[in-house]
Amino acid sequence: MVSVKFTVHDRCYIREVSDLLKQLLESGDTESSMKMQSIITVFLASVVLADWTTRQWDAIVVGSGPAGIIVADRLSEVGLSTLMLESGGPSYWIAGRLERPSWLTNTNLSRVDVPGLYSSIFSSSSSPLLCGNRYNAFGGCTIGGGSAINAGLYFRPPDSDFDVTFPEGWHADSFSSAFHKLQTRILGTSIPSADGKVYLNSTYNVTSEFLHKAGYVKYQLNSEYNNKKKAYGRTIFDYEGGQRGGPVKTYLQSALSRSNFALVSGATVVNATRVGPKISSIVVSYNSTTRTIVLNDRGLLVFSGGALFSPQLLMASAIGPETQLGNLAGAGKISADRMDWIINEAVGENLYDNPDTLLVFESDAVQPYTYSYEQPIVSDEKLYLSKRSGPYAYPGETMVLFDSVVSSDNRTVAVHLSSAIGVVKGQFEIRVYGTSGLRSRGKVTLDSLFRPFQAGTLYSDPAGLDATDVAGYIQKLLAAASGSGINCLNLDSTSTITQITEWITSNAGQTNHWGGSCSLGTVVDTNTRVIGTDNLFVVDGSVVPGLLSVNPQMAIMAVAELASEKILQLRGSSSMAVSAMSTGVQTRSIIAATATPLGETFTLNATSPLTNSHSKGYSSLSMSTVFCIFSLAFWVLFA
Ligand SMILES: Cc1cc2nc3c(=O)[nH]c(=O)nc-3n(C[C@H](O)[C@H](O)[C@H](O)COP(=O)(O)OP(=O)(O)OC[C@H]3O[C@@H](n4cnc5c(N)ncnc54)[C@H](O)[C@@H]3O)c2cc1C
Repeated sequence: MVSVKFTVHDRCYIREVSDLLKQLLESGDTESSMKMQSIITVFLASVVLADWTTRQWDAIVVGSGPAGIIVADRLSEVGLSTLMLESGGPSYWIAGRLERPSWLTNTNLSRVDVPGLYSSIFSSSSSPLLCGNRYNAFGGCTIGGGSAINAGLYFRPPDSDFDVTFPEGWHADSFSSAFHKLQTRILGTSIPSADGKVYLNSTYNVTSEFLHKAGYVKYQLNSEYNNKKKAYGRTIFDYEGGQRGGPVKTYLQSALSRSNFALVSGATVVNATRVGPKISSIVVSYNSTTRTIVLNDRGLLVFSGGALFSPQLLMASAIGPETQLGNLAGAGKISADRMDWIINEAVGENLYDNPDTLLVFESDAVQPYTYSYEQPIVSDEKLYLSKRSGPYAYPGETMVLFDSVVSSDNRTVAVHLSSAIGVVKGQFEIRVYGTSGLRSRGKVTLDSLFRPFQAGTLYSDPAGLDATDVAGYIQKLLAAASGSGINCLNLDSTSTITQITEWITSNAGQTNHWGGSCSLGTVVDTNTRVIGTDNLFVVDGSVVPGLLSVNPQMAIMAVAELASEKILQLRGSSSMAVSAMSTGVQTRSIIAATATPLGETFTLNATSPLTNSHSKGYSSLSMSTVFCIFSLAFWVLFA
């Protein structure tokens, strides 16, 4: 056995080699030794490329959002050879993104890592971090999915969210282990600044004062998560050490430390290929070519593309509403014989989002703050660079409030408010979302280019009660604020419920908290397996059947933990076909180029013969390949 050791500064993911090389060579702040190391890693990754398309996998996970990452980590943890495919590119520095403003030169930070640069991510609609025109909504299409571009708000839902809308086996008592595992990996913090101090506190002070007077109670919102009546508190983020945290920084790193796991970015899955109920392979678009990636006989496929893409993936795999499948077949987009279609009208239905209303208030006590991408205030820049502390450890959110109203049909309709740090002197904003209990639903269909198209989600319940309920709450909020001398600038505090209803309906915004479109019970069974299939699962926001009382990512991560347990249990039982997968099928070589922890030693083992044990991974590399890598690396660096 030959061992070649490198110490790599930067983690590198399998991706288009030319892209990374170009970025590396263009980045002025990159030390040449680091360039060298990174280039070597890129070449190693390119060797892996030859492999991921030709081997047979135990598990393929489509989409590296928070749900996909957690499932992939849990499947690879038990030794399954696991391939995760992500259509987007790098996000965090640790995930290979080099783009950042010049003041971050010589740090291990990309723009994604710095909470204070959160809003800058959206300043350009063409940002490659976002999904762009791949659907008619807003989201993250990058390593980490939405969790790499969102504000990081991280709240545990009340038990009632699971008890009311989830099916048997998914009620709150089933989630205790899932939340425990999740909060062991991603704890969350209400004081993101690494020095433990609170910054930009004036909006919090102003809002908490009037809420307190109006009878609201302050809670630690994640430990006292069942208190959702007249409750407020500091915003909790999934950040760590003053930087963006979440699944990419935790679960993905443990997955990457395993030689049986690989992540390929820039790879868009087109559809799954089925023989009857069994998925045998997937079709992937990568680097302008189409490839077929094969599952082994006992392999499983998980769609984690998010609530808008997962229905599209199902439809493209001949599973969904008959009309949609007919349209796809007419355009030659699905090859499956009509006999093999799995008609399920529920695919894409039940889609929801939280309708958003923006209220602007005035108060002289609020100190505005403006984040700058290129030129932060010098003292704030220094504080962040030296201690990961200060305003740049915050994304701009400061306080949240949870409450509910009883609807005229006796439903409890919850609302969620969050206040942001003011940007204009004497003004601050409060966003009001309708949450659990709302009945408005839209759906995902496919547009003329077969992209997912969402419509009809906000305030669409036929009886019109959702808007009236939220309007009733807003009316009380405005009265409480004006009782404390705080005026709303964009909605008169003496407005009637009818006026407020009209106003919030015409000004309703999306929060992009999409869910419900492949719900548990209608599209997937209680093991998250797609109804009518043997080995296809959906695990992401789309399986959550009803609106949550809080921002969704923490619940989606807990759902992914619980779904992983159920998938593995199912796989261990006789319910999934048994084959020769782990029993002597020779694995091809693959290099753990994706498995190098930051700053740690990266070992390439050249072994012969190839290992055939999935749990031990794939660690083979020929001497000629090593020689080739060195030659190429030297050529690129010094030619
Ligand atoms: C601007 C914004 C701010 C938000 N703020 C918060 C917040 O503060 N707190 C909170 O709790 N929630 C927030 N959310 C919502 C939260 O981010 C999402 O609910 C969450 O990310 C959904 O996770 P998911 O795993 O279901 O899917 P996603 O995060 O959408 O991930 C799906 C991934 O799959 C990939 N993919 C899709 N199709 C394919 C394919 N065919 N092939 C390969 N890859 C594919 C996508 O590129 C994407 O990376 C916010 C969302 C947005 C857009």
